[in-house]
Amino acid sequence: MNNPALAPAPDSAIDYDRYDHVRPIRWTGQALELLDQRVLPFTVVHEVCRTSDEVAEAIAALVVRGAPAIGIAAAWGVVLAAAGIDTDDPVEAAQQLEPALQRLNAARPTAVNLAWALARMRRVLASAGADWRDALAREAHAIETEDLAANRAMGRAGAALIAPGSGVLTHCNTGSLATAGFGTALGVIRAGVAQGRIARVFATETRPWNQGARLTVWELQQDGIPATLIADAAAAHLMKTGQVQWLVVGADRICANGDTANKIGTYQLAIAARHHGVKVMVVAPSSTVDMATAHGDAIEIEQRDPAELLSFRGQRVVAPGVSAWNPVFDVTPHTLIDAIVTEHGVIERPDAVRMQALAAYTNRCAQHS
Ligand SMILES: CSC[C@H]1O[C@H](OP(=O)(O)O)[C@H](O)[C@@H]1O
Repeated sequence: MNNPALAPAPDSAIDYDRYDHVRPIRWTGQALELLDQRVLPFTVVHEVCRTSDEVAEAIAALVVRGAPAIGIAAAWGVVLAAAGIDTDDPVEAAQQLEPALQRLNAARPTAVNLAWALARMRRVLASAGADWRDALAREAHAIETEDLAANRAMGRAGAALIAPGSGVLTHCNTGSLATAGFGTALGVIRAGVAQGRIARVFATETRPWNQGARLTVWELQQDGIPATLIADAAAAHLMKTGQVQWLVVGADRICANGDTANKIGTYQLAIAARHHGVKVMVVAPSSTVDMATAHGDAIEIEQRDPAELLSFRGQRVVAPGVSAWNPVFDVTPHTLIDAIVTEHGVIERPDAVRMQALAAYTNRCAQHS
């Protein structure tokens, strides 16, 4: 770079705390308060969960949503379930808790973070003593704080891939509302804007649930980051105009070969991006990597109520008798992804070999943490 004025600002330019204006999950010590994302941005109200089943229902209803956020909520749901168990024996407690964990796990099928968080809680129970309740609460807190740290690390790592003066397009919501804070793909955008690398931000509306139109541009507005909303159908045309150089998205499950499940529409965005020379960046913590799933065809894609497509804010907008198909995720093959950014590093041109190397490094980091 020959013009220092164009040099991006250092990491110190990222004031992470300024992005903490939105927190979707709040543990009070006796209950879990969830910001109800079904009614944002016009209504800010919390749903108070006092049982694990209430947390499972809130995850299924998208009161709380976003792969990392539902894992964190489920972990606190286990803590709520523990309050109702009357034994000091962690083995007995694990047996009594298992039905509640299975109901939490069944809340949504695609994001691996849910099963990953519950597996961590089970491992704690398997090694805990009489203080197993406190051990579960410490683990839920650790899952939440580790996610925030991961997002801040990914923000820096992903932003470093973006040349100053770039435009980016993002899909769905991957911000503080989908995580423990700062966001995954939106964290890269926040860091990239703070460092002067990103000059233009575009967000898709993300039909049918409108995570982009209702959540992402609302988060960015509170950051003071100008963002331009586009119709999902306008994305390829936007790429053709040359205004964006990166498509930056989150993930719900990254397979052993790098195939990635994410919000419906990501796959066609990646196809259009490749056609127009726009690079594709997937940003997700290691809790989203699922090395037990070999490839994207093996991922269960959540099908949601067609009413989410046939109605808008409870008002039917389609003629009676018309049916709808409402898959809410799709799979982008690793061959269409230019970079996967995790808190443990960046994989360019992901494939099974590179994912295996990432998994090995992630495991070494876990052993030394
Ligand atoms: C931080 S990644 C969040 C991820 O989850 C979203 O799905 P949903 O809103 O249905 O939970 C979307 O796939 C995002 O990329």
